[in-house]
Amino acid sequence: MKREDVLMEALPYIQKFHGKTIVIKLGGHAMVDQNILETVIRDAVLLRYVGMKVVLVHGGGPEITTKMQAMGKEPKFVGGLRITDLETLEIAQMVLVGKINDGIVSLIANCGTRAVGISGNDGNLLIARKMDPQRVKVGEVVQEVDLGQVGEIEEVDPEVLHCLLAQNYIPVVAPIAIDRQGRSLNINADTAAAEIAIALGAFKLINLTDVDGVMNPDRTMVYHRLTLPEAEAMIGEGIIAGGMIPKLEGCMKAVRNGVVSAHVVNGNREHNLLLELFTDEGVGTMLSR
Ligand SMILES: Nc1ncnc2c1ncn2[C@@H]1O[C@H](COP(=O)(O)OP(=O)(O)O)[C@@H](O)[C@H]1O
Ligand SMILES: CC(=O)N[C@@H](CCC(=O)OP(=O)(O)O)C(=O)O
Repeated sequence: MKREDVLMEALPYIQKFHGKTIVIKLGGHAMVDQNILETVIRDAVLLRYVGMKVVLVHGGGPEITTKMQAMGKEPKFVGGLRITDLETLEIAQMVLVGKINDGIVSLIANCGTRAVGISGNDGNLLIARKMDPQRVKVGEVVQEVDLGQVGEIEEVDPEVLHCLLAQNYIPVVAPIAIDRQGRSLNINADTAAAEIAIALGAFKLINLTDVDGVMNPDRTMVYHRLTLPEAEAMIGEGIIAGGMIPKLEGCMKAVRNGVVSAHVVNGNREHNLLLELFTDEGVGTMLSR
């Protein structure tokens, strides 16, 4: 394709997305290579300059795992959610709020744009309550597992995001929430991004991760388009596992609640964010009604 054709293909999308809100979730597995992370941030800044309201929500699961292991703690997950005791919550806060969030804000600054890093605690953005114990099948036996300091989001107050967007800042959100007694809770970043997208009435939710999209069981094929009933069936059939469970469930909830489309895209390939948004065929999985 000629270079001018690339621009012409992008133009209708640029027009369609102008002024629209897009929530981009940066997965921990899409942030392992610093050079690629820098290109993702540059792409996000470009979206802001073509007139989109960009909100970044980030994860950091792999880094929390590394820190836990360094401290002699064994990470455990149930349905893609980390079992979080008080010490793990402290590690998660240090990694997510203290390190990753700050790092992303600095990268954005380096691209000549202003960002503000916050967590769900700020401005009561994410209000949660401790999640009820989850039922897990161990062999033939169903057990109830208490996930500890993991939150279930009850309410989102997007006012702080509206204020930042109105002043042309890019908000960068770490997935920690506050409960009604002022205590912090660990939130899966996919869930946080989906709830924020719903509260903002976002046009799109984009999940950047380390796979090319939602895939078939032997991971040889990407589903480029999924409808809600198809996604529901895939979860029921057990095709979706681990970290993809909260991701796809978040996408489904977002689409059910007014977000026009939710995408799962490989963030480890350069400029995939732009290709997913501005080309006819896209590169990842797009979920819509
Ligand atoms: N059907 C599926 N299609 C694609 N990935 C899947 C599927 N089921 C489970 N996964 C897993 O989900 C992972 C992505 O989720 P996660 O590890 O939480 O990433 P992130 O840190 O980017 O949020 C993939 O690396 C893959 O191993
Ligand atoms: C409750 C829960 O699981 N919280 C996540 C928060 C970080 C996250 O979601 O990071 P990724 O997007 O990289 O997976 C965790 O502790 O790993």
